Amino acid sequence: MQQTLRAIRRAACCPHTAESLCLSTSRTGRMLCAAVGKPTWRLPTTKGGFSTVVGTDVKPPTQPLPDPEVMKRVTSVLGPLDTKPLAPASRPVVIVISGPSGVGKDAVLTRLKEQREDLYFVVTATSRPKRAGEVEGRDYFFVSRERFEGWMAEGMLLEHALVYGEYKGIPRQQVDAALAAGTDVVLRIDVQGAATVKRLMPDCISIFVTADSEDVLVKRLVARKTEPLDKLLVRVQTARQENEHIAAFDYVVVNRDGELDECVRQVSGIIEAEKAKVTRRLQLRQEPLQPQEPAAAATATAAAQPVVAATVAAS
Ligand SMILES: Nc1ncnc2c1ncn2[C@@H]1O[C@H](COP(=O)(O)OP(=O)(O)OP(=O)(O)O)[C@@H](O)[C@H]1O
Ligand SMILES: Nc1nc2c(ncn2[C@@H]2O[C@H](COP(=O)(O)O)[C@@H](O)[C@H]2O)c(=O)[nH]1
Repeated sequence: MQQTLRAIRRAACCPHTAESLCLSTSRTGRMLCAAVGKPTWRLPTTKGGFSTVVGTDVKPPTQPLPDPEVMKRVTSVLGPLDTKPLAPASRPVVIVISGPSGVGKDAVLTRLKEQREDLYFVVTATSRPKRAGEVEGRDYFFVSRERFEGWMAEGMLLEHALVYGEYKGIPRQQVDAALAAGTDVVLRIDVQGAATVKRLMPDCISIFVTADSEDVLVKRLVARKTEPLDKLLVRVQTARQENEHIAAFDYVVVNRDGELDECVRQVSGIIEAEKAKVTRRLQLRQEPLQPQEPAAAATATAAAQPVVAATVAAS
């Protein structure tokens, strides 16, 4: 204990003056430096040196520093210590965010983007006309039906579907490039698309976002004012069917009214917990990350999901 305290004091010695000139030195290394008259922190850097920070709002070092003498004795017995990570790294994961129209998928992902720069958010393509305020390359890649059909034929889409009468699809290249770079990928797609991606990538993490109730969901859609009444009704009818598919998802998260941040926190937590799974870390599960042939993706969408037929027919 005495040795540890001595080590802390040594590590915390004032960078501006001799230690004796400091007005006070706390156990955490906080000092009122006589030279600058302000609380001063001497923080260890990752390179093994120290940096000096002066100010009141600086966080104190949370851990006591190792006594260099003891470290020297340890390495003299054990030899150089291994700096390799002890835990095996997780493979990059694909996260599917789905749920009925108007539930808040975009709102959740916009907030998540601000918080999680480590994730890659795929920008999907659509033949739907741009809404006011939407930005090309941020909200979607807006393309003509002909161009979209060309991409379908060339196998450039990992998954595609007709959603409310318009094409929507995931550009394969974005997903491949992010995974190859070791980055986790987030897809925001409808329920039929989620089923297709789950079939192609069984290892993906699928999250169904829902609202407090149908009443709340519809009020959100109406307040958004993006669809005329007939199209809005189609979305609500489709939402009723989509809700039947919750069991096909790995997780369900309620985006409660006025509690967007809590929903984002839960989604982020699910991603973290999944990435910490030992099975993912040790790569015990060998399901393919790379999807199957593009033609299979489209066929499966139509065959496996009754919702598809309803969505297309209704539009
Ligand atoms: N927790 C919340 N509380 C209140 N309003 C919310 C909440 N989350 C989202 N909203 C609002 O609900 C509306 C619908 O949200 P959003 O457009 O993100 O839904 P979506 O699921 O992406 O819809 P779509 O599938 O049609 O693209 C928006 O006006 C949004 O601001
Ligand atoms: N199956 C897919 N669904 C997608 C894709 N990109 C977006 N979407 C979903 O479409 C609906 C409607 O979106 P809106 O922008 O017209 O309101 C929404 O649920 C999206 O998640 C996709 O590539 N594939």
